[in-house]
Amino acid sequence: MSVEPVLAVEDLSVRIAGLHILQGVSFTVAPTGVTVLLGRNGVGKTTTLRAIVGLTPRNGDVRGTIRMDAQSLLARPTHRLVRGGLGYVPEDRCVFAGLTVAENLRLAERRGTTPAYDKVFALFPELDRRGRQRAGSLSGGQQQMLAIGRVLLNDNRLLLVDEPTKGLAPKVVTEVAEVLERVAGSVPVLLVEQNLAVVRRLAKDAVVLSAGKVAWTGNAQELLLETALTKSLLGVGSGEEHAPSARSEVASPAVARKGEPR
Ligand SMILES: Nc1ncnc2c1ncn2[C@@H]1O[C@H](COP(=O)(O)OP(=O)(O)OP(=O)(O)O)[C@@H](O)[C@H]1O
Repeated sequence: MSVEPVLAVEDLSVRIAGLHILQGVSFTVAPTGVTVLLGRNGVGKTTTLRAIVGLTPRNGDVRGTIRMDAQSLLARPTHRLVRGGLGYVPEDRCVFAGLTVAENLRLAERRGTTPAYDKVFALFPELDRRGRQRAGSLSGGQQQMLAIGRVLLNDNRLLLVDEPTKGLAPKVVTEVAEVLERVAGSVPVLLVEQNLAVVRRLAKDAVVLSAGKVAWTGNAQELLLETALTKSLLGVGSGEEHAPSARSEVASPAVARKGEPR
């Protein structure tokens, strides 16, 4: 029996500022568990998530088909997509630094629904304890928890999570992975992640991008067992914890993330 995907992306093409960033990307996201979107630096992972959630810059041109539960998403404004159950945790977390934790959460409440504070505080007791603290003074890990908690206040059909462990200490990476594992028990997740230990722990399916095209799709655990394949697709062996773009002591210092000094 075939299982209907929660998300189907077909022939997605994104051009921004004269660059053809995505060139006919097609993949599906299963209705349960974590599907990971992998690839080297600059292949178009964030561009893919932003196209799905309607956040391609105004000077960009998006073509193709994106469907969630058979409903077309393209050309619908982001706030409608979010209201329709598409949760998005961006790469840079985007918490309001000058507002408190409680205010950040309040801003995420959707009108006409009951926000699930109990669920969020059960996952992140620290957010409850730090309600009056300014978000800008939280640690990176705490800000990531706030960014995820904000999205979980509402019901979601699908979560898009972009590099949640980026720049976090190993202990906090483990905490974030634990949270995502619990979250993925109830809502499917499309995850961009460079830390292969986290991918190994969480991901069921994998989609690998290379130069704006899909280079490989299949079972994530099988991919990680194929050291030569992961090396050719990601530039790193599956025995290594991080893809080379990840910022960590074990990562190659020669390859920097976007926006970081080389
Ligand atoms: N607004 C934009 N204007 C111009 N170029 C852009 C824009 N957004 C993305 N790009 C370019 O598109 C390419 C893909 O970027 P994207 O952020 O999607 O890659 P990524 O796979 O997420 O990379 P990373 O792993 O480094 O986060 C890059 O070359 C990037 O410079």
